[in-house]
Amino acid sequence: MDVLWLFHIEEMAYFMANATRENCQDECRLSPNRDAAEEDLKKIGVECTKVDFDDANVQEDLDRLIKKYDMNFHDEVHICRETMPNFDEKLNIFFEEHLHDDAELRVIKHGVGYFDVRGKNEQWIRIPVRRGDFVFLPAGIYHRFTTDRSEDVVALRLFRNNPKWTAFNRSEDGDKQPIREQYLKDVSA
Ligand SMILES: CSCCC(=O)C(=O)O
Ligand SMILES: [Fe+2]
Repeated sequence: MDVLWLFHIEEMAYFMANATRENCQDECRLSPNRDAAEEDLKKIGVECTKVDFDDANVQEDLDRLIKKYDMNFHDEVHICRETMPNFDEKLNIFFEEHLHDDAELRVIKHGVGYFDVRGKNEQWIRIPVRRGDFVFLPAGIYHRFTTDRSEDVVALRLFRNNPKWTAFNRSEDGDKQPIREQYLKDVSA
């Protein structure tokens, strides 16, 4: 079965209302709601697709993604209170606006979460993700993540070479990273 190249995932991404650490696990939609078109994601280098974990051939689809994005390592992270030490602190770290100097590729195996990405003109776009959703965030994009209120997400993390998870927070040193300048050039081209 082919990877379903749907740029819009099961639940459309949307432009967000302001979110705080207290309400961020709710949907945080604008009123009236304003969906984000696939073009809004494409413009900032974000790609979304889906795999079907209930399909016997899902590994072929995952291998295709690994090859397409030239990833050679993956691990699995379970974000939940029971198994993640310092859960609240980790969730705060994930929800702190940050960038990486590597691309961030995640495939959700279980649960519901939200990837928030900075759109053009700095608006936040929320990408709801659930089982089977794949998200590619380019190196240098400001983003954040949270689970929904169930606080139970299992995600495959795809990496090029050894798993490196270094976040540069916007409030600290994100803008100083060379990758940030490169990203801004890439998306303005
Ligand atoms: C779903 S994995 C947690 C989010 C994350 O790895 C990140 O934002 O860097
Ligand atoms: Fe991240």
